[in-house]
Amino acid sequence: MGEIDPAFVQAPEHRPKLSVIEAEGIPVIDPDDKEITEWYNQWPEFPPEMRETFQEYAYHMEKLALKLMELIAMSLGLPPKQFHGFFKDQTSWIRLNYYPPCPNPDLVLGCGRHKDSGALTVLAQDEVPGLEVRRKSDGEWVLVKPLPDAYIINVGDVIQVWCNDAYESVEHRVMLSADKARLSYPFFLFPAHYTNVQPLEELTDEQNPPKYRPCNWGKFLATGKRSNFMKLDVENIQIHHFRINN
Ligand SMILES: O=C(O)CCC(=O)C(=O)O
Ligand SMILES: [Fe+2]
Repeated sequence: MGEIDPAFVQAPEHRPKLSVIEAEGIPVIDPDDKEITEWYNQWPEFPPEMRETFQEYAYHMEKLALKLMELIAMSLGLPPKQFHGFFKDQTSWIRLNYYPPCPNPDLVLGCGRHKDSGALTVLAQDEVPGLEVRRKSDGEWVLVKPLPDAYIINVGDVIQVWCNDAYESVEHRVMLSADKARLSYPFFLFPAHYTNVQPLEELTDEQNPPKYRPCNWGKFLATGKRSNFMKLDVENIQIHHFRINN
């Protein structure tokens, strides 16, 4: 096992440095609000081996995700390591999702419809079905059947912006089961907080001008954190806030 990525420990130098978001339609954040600017990594005391296990898992996820980014770069006609610089001080993370059985699974969702905001997601799911993706052609929700020993890879909003819509992030949601609990472990590959996410020069020109304004990833993260996790009355910052209407 290699060195643990400091992004998972959120040392002070890796915490987002914030300033006020001013563009129209984007929620304004207070740069002095410590609840937004200071992030803590709360490892539970039990089970005691959890931290080490997940740090090792994260190390391997990171390697896999960067390899996938190489393949994506090549598919766009770019050098394989084109994206690597963005992840030097990455803010990637893992979520552990537990969906308990629900007596009325038609009335609730395990996870509401959304797109993953980062570059890409490497998702491990157990054998209980639940994940659905929205097919673009007809808007139908399609079950992603669990396959043993297989990961699901979601393209996120950041790739969509970098490649100026050549790839699009996928909308998805999670249904509950009436009698079975379900577990999933997504690894979210996120760039460094100081990254200005914007369409790559190499992929834009006069015929294909940039469709997005630059978005500072640290600010994006901070507002997302405030609206998602703290349930405050703040509109969630979305990639469409940065779309240029040309
Ligand atoms: O549980 C799943 O299969 C997906 C979860 C998910 O979409 C997420 O955590 O962002
Ligand atoms: Fe997701």
